[in-house]
Amino acid sequence: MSIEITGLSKKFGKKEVLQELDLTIESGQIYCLLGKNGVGKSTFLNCILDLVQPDSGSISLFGKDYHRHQLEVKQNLGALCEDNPLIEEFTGIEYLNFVAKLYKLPALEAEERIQSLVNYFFTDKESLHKNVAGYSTGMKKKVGIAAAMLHKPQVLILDEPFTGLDPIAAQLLVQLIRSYRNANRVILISSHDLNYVEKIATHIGVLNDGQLMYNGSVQEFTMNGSNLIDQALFQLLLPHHNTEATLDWMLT
Ligand SMILES: Nc1ncnc2c1ncn2[C@@H]1O[C@H](COP(=O)(O)OP(=O)(O)OP(=O)(O)O)[C@@H](O)[C@H]1O
Repeated sequence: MSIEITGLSKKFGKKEVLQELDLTIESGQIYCLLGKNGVGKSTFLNCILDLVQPDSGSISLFGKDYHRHQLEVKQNLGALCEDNPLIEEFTGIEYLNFVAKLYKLPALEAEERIQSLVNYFFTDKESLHKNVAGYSTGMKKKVGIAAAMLHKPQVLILDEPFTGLDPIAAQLLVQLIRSYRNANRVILISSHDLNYVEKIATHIGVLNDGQLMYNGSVQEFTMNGSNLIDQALFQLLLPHHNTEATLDWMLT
């Protein structure tokens, strides 16, 4: 197993966001975490990324306890966080080189990897030589994604990777994520963009009330394709919602 989480709990004030949550994600999976706004998806990912301190529970990656093997675990982890912090004074290229140095990539290899990611993902290559401060949301996101993958981490965690991307970049990202998947890697993604989740997920987790309300294969979630992921999610989370009756006043 690649990611093993046991009894993970996190409270903010009185709000219990995660309650004794257990989850195992095997390598080879593209695990997509779904759920309503504010349900705790980013909190969950940030606990794995050591950006939020859980109240209790344990996290191990590839059999190594996070806290006992911090450096080794972090070297093998690549992440796009929801707030995607970049260094605004750097150009995109400078930022990617900076990240490559953090991971101690040899200079030539770093240059080749950055160049290939630039060629793949950035139709607007000129902008990568301007300061990040002037970038659009989507451009910042593409730089954040490239930075997360540069060191070829075994565990790739992407929080809302499709938000803000244009349809071309999103389709390129779908293909990138699919190609990145292999038997030795695990990919964990939180997303509301179910059209894209549909194209990449092998497994689905639905977070609700601090627990995983569903955790399993995408085939089982969609009843072998008889439902789309958005329909399956709606039925799971709001089975008795009568949309038309609720909006009666508006429809007449
Ligand atoms: N640092 C914090 N301090 C206090 N409350 C927080 C903090 N971070 C998150 N929360 C609260 O925890 C809950 C879960 O937030 P989180 O951002 O994890 O949800 P989410 O599922 O990622 O939401 P969304 O889909 O809207 O991005 C929310 O009620 C949020 O207000």
